[in-house]
Amino acid sequence: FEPVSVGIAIGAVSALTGYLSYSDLYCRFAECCREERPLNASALKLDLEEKLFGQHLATEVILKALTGFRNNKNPKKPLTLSLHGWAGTGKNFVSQIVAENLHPKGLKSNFVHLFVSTLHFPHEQKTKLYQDQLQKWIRGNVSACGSSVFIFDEMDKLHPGIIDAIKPFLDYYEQVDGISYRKAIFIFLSNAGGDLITKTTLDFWRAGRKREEIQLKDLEPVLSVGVFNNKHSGLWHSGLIDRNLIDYFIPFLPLEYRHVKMCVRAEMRARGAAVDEDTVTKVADEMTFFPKDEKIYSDKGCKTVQSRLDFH
Ligand SMILES: Nc1ncnc2c1ncn2[C@@H]1O[C@H](COP(=O)(O)OP(=O)(O)OP(=O)(O)O)[C@@H](O)[C@H]1O
Repeated sequence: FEPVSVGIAIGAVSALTGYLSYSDLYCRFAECCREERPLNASALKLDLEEKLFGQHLATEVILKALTGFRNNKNPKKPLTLSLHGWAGTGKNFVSQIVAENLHPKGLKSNFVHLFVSTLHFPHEQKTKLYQDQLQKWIRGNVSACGSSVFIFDEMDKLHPGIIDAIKPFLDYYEQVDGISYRKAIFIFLSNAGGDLITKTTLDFWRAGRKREEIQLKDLEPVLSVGVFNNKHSGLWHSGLIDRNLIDYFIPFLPLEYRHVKMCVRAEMRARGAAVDEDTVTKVADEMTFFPKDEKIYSDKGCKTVQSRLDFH
């Protein structure tokens, strides 16, 4: 061995390990993007199966979509999910679970961004401005962290056209102005299509079939066409649908009485209280259910469960 080169090699190795441990140490205290960190699919599965009630389709599709996407070292486009369903059925809740499984700080992470239509884009006459801001914002954040997550809540209240501003980022480009968007995740949340989902779910119920028998193919095509043709979906005549840039339309089924009860129990546990079945029944009985005759589905899903529990 030549002493000089051995010395250089040792120096290089120690510099490298020094760097590695420094970056590890740094990431322990500050948040790091860690684009290459594999998704813990079993943790996500467990989270969805234990926490999300009555949504077999959403559980299945989200798990499949995310594991497939994150296991792919070279995705051709960012992952785009469009979540649809009645109020209080778990769309925001799932986004939170997904966010936490991708970036441990969840919605508080610097790499997870939530846009709420009525809050961030309230004025129709400012559409152009919002489009510019949105593009800048997304460009800036993806250049800081390729695996950024963007959640758009209340898509049905978004003025038509705004969302098309992000079309170039969702497309199959290797790079746009030197930035690759292919590892980013976009999640749209909307009540649009909730009526179509309810109708199908009710048809199954009336036919005496189990809700778990509903398959994605019973709903996804209706949903994408329905949303495209709905002026108040945020995706009305949107290029995102036209160009097939939305990877999955994910239906959230209306929740039944038994699911509301499960939500009450979960909330009690989360508060560290023992589950008291009398209170569970009382809270569930206070909720209102539709359709008028059968009264099967909760009007507000599980949405007001937490506040109602405060009264008991
Ligand atoms: N399917 C579900 N399983 C478990 N908990 C649920 C479910 N749906 C709703 N919840 C509970 O109810 C709360 C409100 O639901 P969430 O905000 O996710 O509804 P949403 O579908 O986003 O409604 P909206 O369309 O009105 O925004 C959640 O924080 C969660 O605690």
